[in-house]
Amino acid sequence: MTGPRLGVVADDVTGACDLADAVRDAGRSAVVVLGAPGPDVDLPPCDAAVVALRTRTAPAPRAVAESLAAARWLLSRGAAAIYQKYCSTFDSTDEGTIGPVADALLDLLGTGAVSVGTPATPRAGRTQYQGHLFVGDRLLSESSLRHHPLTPMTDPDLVRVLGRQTPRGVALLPWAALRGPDPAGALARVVGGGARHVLADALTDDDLDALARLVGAGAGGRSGPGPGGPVLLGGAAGLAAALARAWPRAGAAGDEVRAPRSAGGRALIVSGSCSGRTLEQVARFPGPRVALDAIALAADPGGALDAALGALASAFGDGPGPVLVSSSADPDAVRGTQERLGVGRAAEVLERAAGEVAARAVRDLGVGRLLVAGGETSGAVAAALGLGVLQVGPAAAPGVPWMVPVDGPAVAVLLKSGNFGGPDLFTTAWEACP
Ligand SMILES: Nc1ncnc2c1ncn2[C@@H]1O[C@H](COP(=O)(O)OP(=O)(O)OP(=O)(O)O)[C@@H](O)[C@H]1O
Ligand SMILES: O=C(O)[C@@H](O)C(=O)CO
Repeated sequence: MTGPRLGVVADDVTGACDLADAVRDAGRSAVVVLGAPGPDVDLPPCDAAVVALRTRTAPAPRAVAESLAAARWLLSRGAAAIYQKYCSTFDSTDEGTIGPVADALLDLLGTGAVSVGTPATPRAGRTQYQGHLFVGDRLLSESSLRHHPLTPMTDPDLVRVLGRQTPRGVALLPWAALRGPDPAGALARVVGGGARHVLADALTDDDLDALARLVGAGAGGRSGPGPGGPVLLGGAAGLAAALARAWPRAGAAGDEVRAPRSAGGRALIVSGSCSGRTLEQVARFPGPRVALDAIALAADPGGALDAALGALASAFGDGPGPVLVSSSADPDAVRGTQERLGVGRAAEVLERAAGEVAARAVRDLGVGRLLVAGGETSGAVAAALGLGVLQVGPAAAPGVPWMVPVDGPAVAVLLKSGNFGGPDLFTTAWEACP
């Protein structure tokens, strides 16, 4: 059996699902493996294998160690190329982790390796021009990402941003060079000038297709024809989808993958995201809801959790749900809680509670369909459920697919990035559940 065409190291769980969905949307197959896999984890046949880590805001040494372990595992499973998945809004701090992880992966790939990538993902409204990242029609630094609680993005010039995270040369492949008569020559000149990391402009899927052709349409991994050595691919879902579009269909591993099926069961939403779009989705949800309160959970974890689960059981009554369990709150309320508990403690308490509620609802309340809002929250829930390998199923919205465990608990999960999905997602998502 041949390995996946693409082995992806993703820095968060919802980002991994987003990329897997983009690959599936391109007609190819993807699986998501939660956490750095041990040597005994089996990888089903697939075109793209995505390892979902929780490293976006981790200390750089831990992010590097886990990313290297994931990349080594992917290479040991025959991955033809390695792809570093980061956020389409380049969420990171000046200490890393995008730069340190990219440097470590370059060293793993071998002498002369360079990284080539872009966060541009037109379907999510992310474009890069002259090295500047746009969110819709705003510069990154003028978007709501400026106020992100953990990774505020105040500089839209990604060459500068990445330059602060690595001692190695960072350069731009400008749009005019990518779409000009000799993009390969332009890339070779950039690398010849000393760059080890190249960020490419892209405005449309056509631009991403051109970039995918340039970096070898997925053949650019350990042995690929880079502009001087192997290529580490990088970016968000956009470039991964372009690579997938370029793969020949004959013999695609997707043909061997069965469509995932959920086992049915009650529907539960667990929301820990406080992003603008999630707050709209929470506000628009018409069904019953149970609040998770960080202060109560911090004071009496067991009691507050039992109370929440009791309220959840009552909210279900004899019905199938969906019921919403949520700590989502507006920025003022979040700040108030953080001032009382500290940022880290508030997050820790709520993430642990989200995971416990989800796990006990699956175990004791017959929940079989679970929508989770928020990347960190999703990571906590996935860990509490003991999810291992997930197959990607139908999407409820771009970037938010239903996922079904290959082995493990009989629960279909939809792990949603904070800003993804339409305002009525909490009502409409169930129609797409396989
Ligand atoms: N009421 C609250 N007060 C303080 N912190 C909260 C509150 N509700 C949730 N949180 C914490 O805020 C964080 C939200 O991060 P999470 O990654 O889950 O959502 P997000 O940032 O919207 O998602 P994404 O990273 O996918 O965009 C979590 O750590 C969560 O526990
Ligand atoms: O790239 C994106 O925007 C998402 O996949 C993500 O990583 C959000 O956390």
